[in-house]
Amino acid sequence: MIHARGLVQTFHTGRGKQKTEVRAVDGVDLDVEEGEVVAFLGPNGAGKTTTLRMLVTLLKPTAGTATVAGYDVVKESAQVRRSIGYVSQTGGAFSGAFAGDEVVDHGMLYGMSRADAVRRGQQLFDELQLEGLWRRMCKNMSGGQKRRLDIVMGLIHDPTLVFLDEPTTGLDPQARANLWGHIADLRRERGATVFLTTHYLDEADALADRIVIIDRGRIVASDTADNLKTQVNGDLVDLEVAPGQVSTAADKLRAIAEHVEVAGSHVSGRVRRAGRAVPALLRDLDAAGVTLESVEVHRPTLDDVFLTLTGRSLRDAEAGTGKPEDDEATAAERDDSLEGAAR
Ligand SMILES: Nc1ncnc2c1ncn2[C@@H]1O[C@H](COP(=O)(O)OP(=O)(O)OP(=O)(O)O)[C@@H](O)[C@H]1O
Repeated sequence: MIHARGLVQTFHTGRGKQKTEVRAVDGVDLDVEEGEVVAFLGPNGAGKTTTLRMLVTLLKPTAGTATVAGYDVVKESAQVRRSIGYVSQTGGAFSGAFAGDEVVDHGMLYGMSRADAVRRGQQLFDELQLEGLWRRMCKNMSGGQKRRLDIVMGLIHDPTLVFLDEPTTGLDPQARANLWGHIADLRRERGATVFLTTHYLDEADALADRIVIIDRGRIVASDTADNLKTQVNGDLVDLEVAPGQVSTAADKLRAIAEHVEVAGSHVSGRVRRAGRAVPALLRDLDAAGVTLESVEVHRPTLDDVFLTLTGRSLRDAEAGTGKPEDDEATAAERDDSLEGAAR
């Protein structure tokens, strides 16, 4: 359904001596098969949106090739556009028009009859909890309602290949869960292929058959969430101990763990197969007279995967709320703060 080879996108910013080249996407290969739900995960500024915009024909690749639904994104862009649904990060419908009219116009752009567009649009309004808002002006809708309206517009013509750019950013937890259900239905009921970008690790984990991780314009991993997690070196064991016993506990943990760290009264480290190692550790600590306040064992998360692969944390990026398209300064600043925080 989606096949990309060596996709590159460079942007030029600044003037004169300040002129710099940003290699936003730096040789991306991608294969998404029919019926797959693939999450494209990465921190702010990693190149997710730029890759997506090349695939949906809004941006011509600087180098490389891609076919989407069997059509070349450069030579057959009209056919690509007809074959897909696309929900951009910023959305489109913010006008003084009625929400329902925007949706119907959008459906008719794709060749639907007015009656079909009204019927399908009203059905999607119900499914995405926009009941009663058909005759509300778009500009008077809340942020979450606008986001759901964007999604109605992306799905109005029943595409079997859907690109969603951070679909749940700005939605409250209930609306997010509802949209997850809807995305799962798209595949289950209609066999749709879904390619979505996200900062949310739990979203990628819950929804996707496969997770593709991008960092600094390059793909650093592509696998199921489970397989990715097995790449991380063991489970995290976190001990909380009584004051004055931190260094003894750290010594004991070091005997079986890697990357042992101390923070306040907590001592943590990575242990292979913690379920087997922890009972002996507890006996050891007891024998050394260490009083334990608590013990926690955490299975690896996708954040750990990202950290293992890149040496940096994804967690800061999770708090991101998206950025306006073409806002280079914002993305560049976020890049800096992400790296700063991870150091
Ligand atoms: N129009 C543009 N002009 C200049 N630089 C750009 C432009 N669009 C994106 N960039 C830069 O390209 C890099 C990748 O941006 P992109 O928006 O693809 O990242 P992203 O992974 O989607 O990030 P986010 O999660 O914040 O949306 C960033 O460094 C960004 O500043």
